[in-house]
Amino acid sequence: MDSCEFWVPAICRTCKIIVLGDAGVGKTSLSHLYCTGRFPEKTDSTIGVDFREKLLQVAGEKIKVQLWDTAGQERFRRCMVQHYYRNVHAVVFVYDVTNTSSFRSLPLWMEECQQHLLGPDVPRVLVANKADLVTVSMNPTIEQGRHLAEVHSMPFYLFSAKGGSREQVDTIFGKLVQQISRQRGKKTEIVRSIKLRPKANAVEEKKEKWTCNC
Ligand SMILES: Nc1nc2c(ncn2[C@@H]2O[C@H](COP(=O)(O)OP(=O)(O)OP(=O)(O)O)[C@@H](O)[C@H]2O)c(=O)[nH]1
Repeated sequence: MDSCEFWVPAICRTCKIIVLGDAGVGKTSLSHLYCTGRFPEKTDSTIGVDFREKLLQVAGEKIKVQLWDTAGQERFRRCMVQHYYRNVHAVVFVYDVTNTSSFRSLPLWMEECQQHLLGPDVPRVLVANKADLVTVSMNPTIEQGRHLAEVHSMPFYLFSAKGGSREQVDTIFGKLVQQISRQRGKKTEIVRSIKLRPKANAVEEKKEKWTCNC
């Protein structure tokens, strides 16, 4: 397991983010860049899953971002697929702008998410990777990617894990983590209001008991 930080505070929430896409699109390179700040010179095909972690501070809260870098090749995924999708907080879809077939696979990755009960409320982003290898204006899969992202209401990032900066990759994951935090905040508020309601009723009941009917 790669880890960019070694100190883990006692109270720390975890965000599990899975990175999905065809083999060779750059999932390992992207998650490596995010966690270590550098593009890996050499990567092997992921077998099953690789984990990487990074500690963040968001709105005063310590968050452990746990990246699940999944295998793109079907034969390396089969045994692990159930584990990927357990307790997922967000999804990063990746395709390679030099490889149209990796773009055409995106609906299948989305379908797999649905099959594992990841609803549209789970934050997601689309990364069009390897931008360093194409001329943007001449690449149709970039516009198609933008459109697909719009249809599914997710942010779109044209990126290069090879040529992109640490700040750029921090923005991609940072925004996702902020979205997860906001959702968690909303859920906590709802739970709090549900918990408070019976107490409010109890006060009303008490009042009624002391009301004199004469
Ligand atoms: N030029 C360029 N090459 C890249 C970029 N990102 C990844 N690569 C290269 O693409 C190849 C595959 O990258 P990986 O990160 O291993 O791809 P993956 O999606 O994790 O592949 P699997 O583990 O097999 O699913 C490697 O040779 C990387 O160096 C990029 O932005 N630009």
